Order: sequence, then C-alpha cells, then structure tokens
Amino acid sequence: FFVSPMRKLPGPWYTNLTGVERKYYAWRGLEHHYFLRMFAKHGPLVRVGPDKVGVGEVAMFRKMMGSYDLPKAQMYENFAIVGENIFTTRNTEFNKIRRRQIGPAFTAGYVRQMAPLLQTDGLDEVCRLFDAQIAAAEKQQQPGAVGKARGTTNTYYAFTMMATDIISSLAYGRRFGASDMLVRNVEAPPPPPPLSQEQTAQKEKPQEPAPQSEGYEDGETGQSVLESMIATMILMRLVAEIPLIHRVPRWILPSQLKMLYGVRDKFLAFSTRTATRYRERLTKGSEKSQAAAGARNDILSAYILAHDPETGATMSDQDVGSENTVLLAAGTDTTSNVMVSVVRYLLWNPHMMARVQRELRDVLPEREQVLTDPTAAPYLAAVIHETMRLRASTSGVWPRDAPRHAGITLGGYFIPPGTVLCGSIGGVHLNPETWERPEEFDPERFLGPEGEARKKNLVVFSAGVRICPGRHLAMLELTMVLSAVLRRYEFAPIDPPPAAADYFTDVDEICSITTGFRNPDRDCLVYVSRSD
Ligand code: HEM
Repeated sequence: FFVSPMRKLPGPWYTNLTGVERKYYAWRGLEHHYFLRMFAKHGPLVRVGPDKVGVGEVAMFRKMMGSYDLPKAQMYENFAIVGENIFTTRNTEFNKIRRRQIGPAFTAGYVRQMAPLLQTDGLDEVCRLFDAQIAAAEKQQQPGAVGKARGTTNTYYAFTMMATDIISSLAYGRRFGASDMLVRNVEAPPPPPPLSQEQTAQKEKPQEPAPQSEGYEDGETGQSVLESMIATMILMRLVAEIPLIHRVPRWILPSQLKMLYGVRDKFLAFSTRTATRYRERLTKGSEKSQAAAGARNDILSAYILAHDPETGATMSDQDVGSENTVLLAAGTDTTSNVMVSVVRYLLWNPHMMARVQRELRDVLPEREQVLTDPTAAPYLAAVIHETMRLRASTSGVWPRDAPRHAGITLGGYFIPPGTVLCGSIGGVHLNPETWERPEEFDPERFLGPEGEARKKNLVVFSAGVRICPGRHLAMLELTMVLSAVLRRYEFAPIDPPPAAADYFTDVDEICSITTGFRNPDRDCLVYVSRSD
C-alpha cells in the first residue's frame, strides 16, 4: 500500500482506500458527472479508487484505447448474458476475428447501400408519426382558426423507436414496428360504446386466431419481440450493476428476475432463428428467393455470408443471433439520443435553427428530398459534431485493464498492472486544454479547415482497436434523418430553455452504459408543424 505507484497519482487521499464515492455516483446514474468534477479538480489523470484511474485527455485516451495490450475490463463479462460477441468479449483473438468477419458490413461503401432501408424503415416512419400528430392537432383546431396546426411530439420516443426500427430492419431483416406503436397511439379511435347483450355473446365466441405476421412464430408479433428485446436490455443493465444476479443458480432468483431470464431466452432463440431462416433463404431457397434476399443490402445478410479472410472462420446462426442483440443495444439510443439533443440545442438557439433551415432549403429545394452526404450541409454537420462533443450518448467511462505484465505510463505517471483505466469520453470532450470554452455549445468550432482538424479530438465513437464499427452507419443515419426532419418540419419549444446555463443541470441526464434523458416525458416534448 505505502509503496504502490498509485499513491503518486493526483486524486483525493481517500481514493487510496476506497472507490465508494464513484460507486455512489454510478448508482445514481451520474458517474459521468463524477469524473468531470474529478478532472476539473485534479487534472485529466485522476485516481478514483485503490485500483481505478480516470483518463480525460485525448492523447492519453487514444494511447489506452490503441492496443489490445489493454483488454476490456472485467465489467464487460457482465453483459455476456446474450453470449460472447464483439462487444462483450475480452478475448483479443476472438475480437480480432470477429472484427474481420463483420468489417464488410460496416464499410462506408456498404453502409451507403443501406440508405434506402434507412429511408423506408426509419425516416419515412418518423415522418408518418409527425404527420399523424399534426393531423390530430388539425382535427382539434377550431373552425376558422388562423395559422398552421401544431402537433405535439416527444422527440425522445419518436427517434428511439425509429432507430430501433432501423436496426431491426438491418439486423433482423424486418422492422419490429416500434414506430407503428406510437402512430397507433395517436390514431387510436375513441373507446367503443358499451356492447349490447347480443354483441357481448357474439364477442365471447372463440375468434379466429390472428394471422401470423411474416417470419414470426409461436404467436410472436413485432410488438412481443420488441417487449422481449426491452426486457433483455433491462436484464443486461441489471446484471451490469449487480453481477451476482448472473452468478447464482436461477432457481434462487426472485420471480421477476426468473421471468426476465425466460424472456431473454426467448429473445435469443428468436435472434438465432431469424439467422437460420435468412441463411436458408440466402443459400438454399429457390433462385428467385435467393435473389430477393441477396438483393437486400443489410447487416444480416453480410453477417451470414461473413468469413474471416485470415482463418476462413464463418459465423454460426447462434453467433449471428448474439451479434444482432448487441447491435440493438449499441446502435439505437446511441444514435437517437444525439438526434434528441440536436433538436434541443437548436430550439434553445433559434438563430442556429434558422441557419440550419436556410442551409437545408438550399440543398434540398424539394421538401421530400433526402440528404446522404454530410459535406453538402456543413453547418448541420457542425451542429451534429458539436452536439456529440458536448452531449455524447457515450459520455460515460469505458474501462480497460492496464497491461498485465508491464503496466503503462500515462501523462508521466506509471500505472501498474492490476489497475483499471476508466477512459472518459465526456472528460476528453470537455477538457479545457483541448477545447476553448468547453461548456459552450458552439458549432462554429467544427467549420472550415480548422474545424475539420478539431474533429481528431472527438472520440465519441472511442478510438483504437475497439473503435465503434457502426460509426459510418450512425453518421449516415444522423445526416439523413436530421436533414429531412429539420427541412420538412418546424419544431417549437413547449417549455422555455433552462434559465441557468450550467452544464451539470441544464440537461437532466442519466448514465447507465450510455447517457440519455432521465425524464423524457418532461424534457423532450415539443410542438411540430409542417414546413412548406
Ligand atoms: C452516434 C452513435 C454511436 C456512438 C456514439 C457509438 C459509440 C461507441 C463507442 C464509444 C464504442 C466503444 C465502447 C467500448 O469501448 O466498450 C462503441 C462500440 C461499438 N459500437 Fe457503437 N456507437 C454508435 C452507433 C453504433 C451503431 C449504429 C452500431 C451498429 C449498428 C454500433 C455498433 C457498435 C459495436 C458492435 C461496438 C463494439 C465494438 C468492439 O467492442 O469491438 N454503434 N460504439
């Protein structure tokens, strides 16, 4: 204890003995804030527990993420309730092979070919929702009322459901129909009048079973799959917080947890079965069905056909099933939360909103046009980058073990083996040595050649050997959806912006693996109307 090199690291004295303060913040969903406060006080390398060090500076972050010598920390095993896959694995060889296998599904070129699916299964759906919300407001408008009808929408639900539909389309070959649930709520007819006796008797007669939706089995529907997906994600987060849950025999668990495990089993079975069916269509079906399946440029077909060019290893249906559950976890709220934040920042800064809209009217003169190239709308691209800097949906910490035998030197300090390095994306993005006025929302910093150069200091997708493979897809999705909705609709705030501009309080965030909105029902409600 007295000779440990960790003692030399900056940090409060008590972190030599305990990491309970960090745990307390993590338990409250505010671990990302805890790290920011520690960096502000002690600098970008700070001890936060006897064996834990926070890293909040871009060069150090890149160094710790740059090599497989610093494997993912043990925490990741807690996510493996959906099997070992690219995200959960701590095994270098496994990760290298998997990244080579799935690489072709995420190249910039292949991702561009997915744009039509992003449009039909994502963008069109969210627009259908906004249109339904506006139509509902029109219905309620008094006759003779002046001005356009304004619907009310919750951007959090609208974009989260849309992103879920996009990933389910790309990774499962079908939309789960998440957006439809929202549209149905808007269009729900008024409750029927009470039934007469005769009608009641009629109703009690056994009904014909509802026709199965294509591809679902055993009474599954898009909605039931969606529910089991959500339950699986909840279980993942619970086990991440309390790993013991996964270590004890299942029969000891309380009934709610047993139920969650049961649903997880069903969801994994569904994911594997989806891969099996798709493989059959791709490889065994008639020429016509093979052509139809092959013509779909999506992640699922790329995974099924994947092989590692070095070892020749392919992926089993179970492998594909496990990878797909991870895509749902890694590729939905990460992207949709950025969209929500972009709309919020633009509503708080009307001159920026006006500039984005002017730019979009120039590049998309027809209302229904869609933009796929972010460089065509540089101001919108700058807004997206600045939002991802200030409110990264991944602003929490991503832990790595110090190299097992040699340790590592960071910022002039030796970090011994056995230490966990907590790479803080929020810390890197708010580091005052890197960014002027770090807490200010200023898209200008990403404009022009200097702005382009500054992007190297953004690590929203992490860096190095485990960098996000979905980054091109995320950028395409952000560009297509935000350009279209900001061109086609006017948004207006329902509530005024927070009075005091304080980074820690002006957005009520919760960090639990990803960072999102603690109270979306209160904070993400806006007016929406059609633009010309
Ligand atoms: C704005 C949106 C996104 C952000 C900010 C983001 C960010 C990140 C970050 C920071 C990591 C590293 C996590 C770690 O070290 O454990 C990561 C990993 C990953 N991301 Fe993303 N991501 C986004 C969208 C996506 C999308 C759309 C997909 C795929 C559909 C995806 C798939 C993955 C996968 C599979 C990994 C694990 C890679 C590995 O461990 O080797 N992400 N992402």
